[in-house]
Amino acid sequence: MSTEQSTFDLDSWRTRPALQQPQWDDPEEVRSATAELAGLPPLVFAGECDQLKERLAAVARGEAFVLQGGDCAETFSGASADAVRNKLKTLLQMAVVLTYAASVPVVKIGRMGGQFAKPRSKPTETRDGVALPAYRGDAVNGLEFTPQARRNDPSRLVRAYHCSAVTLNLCRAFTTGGYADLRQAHAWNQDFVAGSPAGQRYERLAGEIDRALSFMAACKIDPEEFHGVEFYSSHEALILEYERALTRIDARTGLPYDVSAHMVWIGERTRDLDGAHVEFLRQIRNPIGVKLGPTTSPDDALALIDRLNPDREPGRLTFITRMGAGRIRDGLPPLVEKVSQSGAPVAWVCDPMHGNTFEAPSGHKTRRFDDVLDEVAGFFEVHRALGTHPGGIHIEFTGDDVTECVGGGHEIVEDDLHQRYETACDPRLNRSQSLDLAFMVAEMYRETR
Ligand SMILES: O=C[C@H](O)[C@H](O)COP(=O)(O)O
Ligand SMILES: C=C(OP(=O)(O)O)C(=O)O
Repeated sequence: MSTEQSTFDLDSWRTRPALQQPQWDDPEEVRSATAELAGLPPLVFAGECDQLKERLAAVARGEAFVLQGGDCAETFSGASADAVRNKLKTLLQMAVVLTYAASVPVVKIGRMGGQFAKPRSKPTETRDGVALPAYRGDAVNGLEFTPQARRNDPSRLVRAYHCSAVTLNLCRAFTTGGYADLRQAHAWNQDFVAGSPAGQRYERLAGEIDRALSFMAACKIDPEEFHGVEFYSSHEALILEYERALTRIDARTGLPYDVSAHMVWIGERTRDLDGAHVEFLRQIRNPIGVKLGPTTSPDDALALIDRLNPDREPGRLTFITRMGAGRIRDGLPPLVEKVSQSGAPVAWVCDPMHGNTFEAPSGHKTRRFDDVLDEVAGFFEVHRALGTHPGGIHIEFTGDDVTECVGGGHEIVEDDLHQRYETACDPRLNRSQSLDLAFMVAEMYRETR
């Protein structure tokens, strides 16, 4: 173990430039909220983070595939049993499609149980000539366009912790208590099958899984093997006061883990090598991700590896690329080439959402399903050409029938966006679009192997 790993300073980030941090009115309120957080129990355990690291090491070796997704911005009101179950159900259905149709183990990671803070392009939002602070996620302020709601309120950090705990508790119950049992693959689809081509296609696949399970039962394979699934949580480690307050020293190893989630990532806007986010995440031992946008150079990627994974620990670092459909085929190859030449173990995951956002004439932020698909196709093409492993996808989706992204099986058009536009920030794939995507990704994966 290098000196860098065995010694740590969890407050060294405080002397570095920290972008995208909320301006709080009263430092005393921040101190009080973070002191309360520091005394609360961990949301995840260090051993679970290590287990995810092992799974991600398998992804980097080309032996597994990541499915990471959830809301763009979780909301406090969304920490309900129905909303969490619907999201999880969609994630499980996508994972089943990928596992069965692409014959690959799927590492399931929610953008759930902590995705309550958002980086923004502008510090303010203006409506009808009135400018207020931008909404930065429920952990910071409220979505409603009033001065009261938009005030940055540190007590929301504590509420974000409690909503994360509720969400994770539900996720643990659903994924280990029988709901995620593979023998329930039909049941997850029941409310969906009739009116949806994606649901019908899924139903046929679930029938094949039934036959495979019957075959395995006949071979005396214990059906309890399929009773539960491993599920991990993740979010962008944006508000450093929150992440710092939830970082604890693991009694087994004496090393720091950020126990707010199994995996945390650094966003495209905060990945500056000398910035506070890289400095803080360098110190913790969780598996971590970094978003890489179209301006990333191969040297930037190598420098991030040196800083964040100096010991080249397998599973430690995932690069989540978000180039945009028009840039992926040119932008990704130099990065993958240089990183693989360096020999560093990296899991490559494609975020086909964040490089493909545009504003519809109605003013809604949206994304075209075809662009999302095209970026994933480009990701697979690049990896196939270079002989490297396309390690997974990272998406924003919801389990509900929202109308936020255009295209897909139900052919949502720009004029439909107002019907069910419910996101607190960026547009998400709905359930049908998510399942369509899973089938298409499974086909692409099969062709790459
Ligand atoms: O989800 C990502 C970012 O927070 C989001 O794209 C920023 O959106 P904005 O450009 O509307 O601030
Ligand atoms: C802000 C996000 O993405 P990016 O950092 O890639 O823009 C996000 O994933 O919520």
